[in-house]
Amino acid sequence: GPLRLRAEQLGTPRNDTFDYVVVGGGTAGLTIAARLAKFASVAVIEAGGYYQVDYGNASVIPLLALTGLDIIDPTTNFPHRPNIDWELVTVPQSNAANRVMHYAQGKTLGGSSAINTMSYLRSTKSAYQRWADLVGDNSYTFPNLLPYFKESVHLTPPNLAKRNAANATPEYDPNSFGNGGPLEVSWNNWVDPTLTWLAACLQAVGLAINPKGFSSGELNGGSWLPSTIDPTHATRDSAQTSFLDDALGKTQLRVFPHSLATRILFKDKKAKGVTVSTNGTIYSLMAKKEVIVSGGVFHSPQILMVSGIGPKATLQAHNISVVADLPGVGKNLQDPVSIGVGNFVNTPNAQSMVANSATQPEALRQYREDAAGPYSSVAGYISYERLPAEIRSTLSNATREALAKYPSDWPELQYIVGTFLGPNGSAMGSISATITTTFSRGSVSIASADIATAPVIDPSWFSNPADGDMLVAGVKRIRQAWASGPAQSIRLGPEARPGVEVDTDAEILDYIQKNANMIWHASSTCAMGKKSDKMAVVDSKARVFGVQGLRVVDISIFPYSPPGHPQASVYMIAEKIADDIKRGR
Ligand SMILES: Cc1cc2nc3c(=O)[nH]c(=O)nc-3n(C[C@H](O)[C@H](O)[C@H](O)COP(=O)(O)OP(=O)(O)OC[C@H]3O[C@@H](n4cnc5c(N)ncnc54)[C@H](O)[C@@H]3O)c2cc1C
Repeated sequence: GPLRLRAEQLGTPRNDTFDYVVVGGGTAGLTIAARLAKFASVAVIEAGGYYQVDYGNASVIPLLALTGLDIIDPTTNFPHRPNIDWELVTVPQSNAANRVMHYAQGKTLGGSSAINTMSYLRSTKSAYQRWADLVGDNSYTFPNLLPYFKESVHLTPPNLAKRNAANATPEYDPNSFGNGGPLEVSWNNWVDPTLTWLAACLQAVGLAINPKGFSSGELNGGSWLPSTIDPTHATRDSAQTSFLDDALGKTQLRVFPHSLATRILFKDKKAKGVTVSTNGTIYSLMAKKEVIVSGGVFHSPQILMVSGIGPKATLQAHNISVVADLPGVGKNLQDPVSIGVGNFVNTPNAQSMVANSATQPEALRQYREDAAGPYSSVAGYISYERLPAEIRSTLSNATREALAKYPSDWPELQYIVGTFLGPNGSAMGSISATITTTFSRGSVSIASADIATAPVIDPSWFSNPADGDMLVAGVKRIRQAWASGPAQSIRLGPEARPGVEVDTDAEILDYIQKNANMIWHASSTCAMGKKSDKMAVVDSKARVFGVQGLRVVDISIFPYSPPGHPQASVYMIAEKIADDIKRGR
């Protein structure tokens, strides 16, 4: 990207008026801002700056984005980098060994698309049908959403010569992607050898490659995933390098970086603008048409609450005048949790190759000259399945009954393969299980009426026992994969994590509670729903109930956490609501 805003596109910190004011220049915010700027005047307010400047190679080079992003450390020992990360922490998780978790969220132009793992995949036909049913709007079925998914994407087929990995040839339906949008979606030009073995382990226990890939409305079997990656340079593509760059020079979009939106201004229950703070200068950006909040899963509900929209009791406790009493603001938080089973392996991995002084120079040359080699490596392979009968039979009746409410093509567990550098240069392979249906419900609230005070985040992990039950089943299933034929070729020694001593269901659950992590897919804190649903915050056009001129457009409005990974759906929802606005809906 240009790494600078042209003077006329950099907003001036002074009172001004636009058609639309977008709060948050993240994944959804930059997408909707760029789309609206094609036909209207638009300002976007973003707390951060350019991640390429503030975080350097770690956020740009694919391998480093997997391993060098120290800010994704989920423990409270995370490194403090306030220029790029919001440094949010959860309240102690009482069903997860009382752990306090650091929950990384991008504070930069591009938001979390600038620090994510870049996997691009969608959810299932039945998941979007459920979304349509919950919100009472058929425009949310997969066939009706597909044009919006396609609109954002520019697909480049894999470069098989550079990948040079017959065991990792991506299979996909090219018709499902799209090719006219600004967001680059492609495959990495190098495949980590350990990952091909781990994929073979999952295939050996019945999870065959899905020939359509995971963007066609199906999530079952395995897939070599595409990523949001620029295939020419093998660098991250984010909402900033795609949508923002595309809008610069072509539209009148005004960007206010390093600026905190402090409050939405209302007159007679109509959103009129936003107060902003830039380096101590306080001013107002007024919206002739609408204010659009795209602050992400934790900050969108916070911005609504400090502006007077939320549960009445919470607002009153902080002396905030109530504009609309919406009890669902900050509720319904859904955070899929994950647990890994790891072993030492004898196969090389990307990290061992770049950490080794003998192989590092050639890795660097390949990356610089060919956009290939270990540095271009990204997350590779994921599988989904409905649990096989012998594992399903170990679930509690309550969990089985809860699962039975979901459609027959609903994936029940996700398995991600990964590889890490172990002690003394050793290589560790990991297969993790993630719940695809989050039964626990958490919340986001405020500790103060001041936006600068961090929100109070409680994902309430494992408050519904079904989530722990599912992960115990996942560990058992992964152990089957680690016992498969391909695994025997690469495994070294007894199981490294959790370790063979963790054996009974109770022991596995205890290990999970002490070690499970987020995969940073939290959603649904300003949930979309029908007007009759008291906990719904926005309608199916993302308009906030009880007020005019205000929408929320980001992952917080997902009615629930759909199986799959969310960024494709975040770009999609921003495209869809931009189209609604353009058509006067
Ligand atoms: C570490 C990590 C790995 C992930 N991996 C993947 C993956 O591989 N695949 C996938 O599909 N998804 C992945 N995700 C999830 C995905 O990236 C997010 O769900 C998605 O980017 C959320 O988009 P959003 O627009 O809702 O929020 P964000 O992109 O986070 O944008 C919110 C923006 O609002 C700004 N903001 C907030 N409050 C204010 C304020 N008061 N004033 C001004 N600005 C404000 C923030 O700085 C930020 O830029 C990952 C996420 C993380 C964090």
